[in-house]
Amino acid sequence: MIPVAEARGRILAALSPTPLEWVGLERASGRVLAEPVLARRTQPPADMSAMDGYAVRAADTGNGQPLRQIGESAAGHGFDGSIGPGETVRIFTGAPLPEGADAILIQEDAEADGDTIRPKAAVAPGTYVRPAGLDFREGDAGMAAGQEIGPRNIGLLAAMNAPWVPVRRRPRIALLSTGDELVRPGEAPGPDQIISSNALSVGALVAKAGGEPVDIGIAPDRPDALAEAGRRAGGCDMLVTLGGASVGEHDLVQEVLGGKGLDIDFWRIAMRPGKPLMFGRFGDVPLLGLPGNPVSALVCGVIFLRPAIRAMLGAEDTVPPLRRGRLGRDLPANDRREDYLRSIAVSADDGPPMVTPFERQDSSMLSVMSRANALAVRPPHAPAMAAGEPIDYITLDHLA
Ligand SMILES: Nc1nc2c(c(=O)[nH]1)N[C@H]1C(S)=C(S)[C@@H](COP(=O)(O)OP(=O)(O)OC[C@H]3O[C@@H](n4cnc5c(N)ncnc54)[C@H](O)[C@@H]3O)O[C@H]1N2
Ligand code: MOO
Repeated sequence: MIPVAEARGRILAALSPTPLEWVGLERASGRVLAEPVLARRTQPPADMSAMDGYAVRAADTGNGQPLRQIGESAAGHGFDGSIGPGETVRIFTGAPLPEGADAILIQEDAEADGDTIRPKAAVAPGTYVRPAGLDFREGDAGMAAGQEIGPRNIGLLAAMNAPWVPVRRRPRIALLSTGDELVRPGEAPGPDQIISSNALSVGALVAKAGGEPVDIGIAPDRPDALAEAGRRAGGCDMLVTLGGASVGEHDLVQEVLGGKGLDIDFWRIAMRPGKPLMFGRFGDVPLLGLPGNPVSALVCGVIFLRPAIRAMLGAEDTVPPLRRGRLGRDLPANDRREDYLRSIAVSADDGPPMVTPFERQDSSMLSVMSRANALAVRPPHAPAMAAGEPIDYITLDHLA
């Protein structure tokens, strides 16, 4: 049994980024940049007004003299001439500052009588002016390779006039469920059968991580069926098998695919849940064998598959960060497997979040998994702990 960190390191080291493709910005949210995006223009392109009012020479506003309005500058329609001493131009938010003006007198601070504008206050040079290039200049780096496009930054790319952006192709992740006991949701299970849920939950995780889940079906526990199903993963970036990873006579993944081109890197890790995790290659395709227990499959999805997808995307974030919380209940000493306890983390005013593991940690219990928002992490051989002691945890918010 190898440690979790070593297993993940070996998986990530074996993967390469997916090819670059260009997407239009309207479809780019959630994608990861393969190359930096540089501004193709300067923003604002000229000095602009930040308010509705009058473009003035600041020096003309403190002397009690009225100004003469000689024109108008609106957003998209600038004033053509320039402003001389004692002159002003009516201006609106987002309009270019006319030549000669150096400040904006907001209309609340002016009295207008026809073309005669009386400033009620003196303004300093630069008041309410957004200088050219305030936001960015042509050639500035807008976003770096590895960053994910989303609501925070997609508007910046648009403003930089980058209508197409280079992103990594979404990794295609083939999901192969295994087991005679499985039927699809909506089908009528026989007396000893259950509904297959892993391809859906792990598929949803794949999509959230930026990959494209490809459900290649359920293989019954027959060697020929499994070998045949494995071939359907051709063209995918990774084959994820669900179940059949353990040691029983019906756990066939290694045995069957072993004779058909499966090259195992490692099998079995010091982790709970997730002991029978397997990694290798099936022909050209990296193969990740997740345990069949539904919670084990999903937890291993968080710890290994999501990082693998982020690595193939060249994303900045691969490994889920460990956070520090306070334990909400007493725990017994841990054994030699690193433990990932389904928990509820609640933020607290008086310190780190309170992280309370559920009492039932059976790896078949989807009802518990669905309520958890965190995994409390305990190293191998951790001593017994009392409520209130510090505990590391991983948030599951990215699955929400
Ligand atoms: N003698 C031993 N038995 C087991 C060991 C062991 O070390 N020695 N390890 C246990 C651990 S830990 C796990 S985890 C499981 C993993 O076994 P497999 O990966 O071979 O998974 P299966 O046996 O195929 O299934 C386990 C369990 O999960 C259910 N399952 C499978 N696929 C799905 C699906 N798509 N949707 C919903 N549920 C699924 C399946 O019916 C079983 O109940 O092995 C332990 N045994
Ligand atoms: O590792 Mo198993 O995943 O403990 O149930």
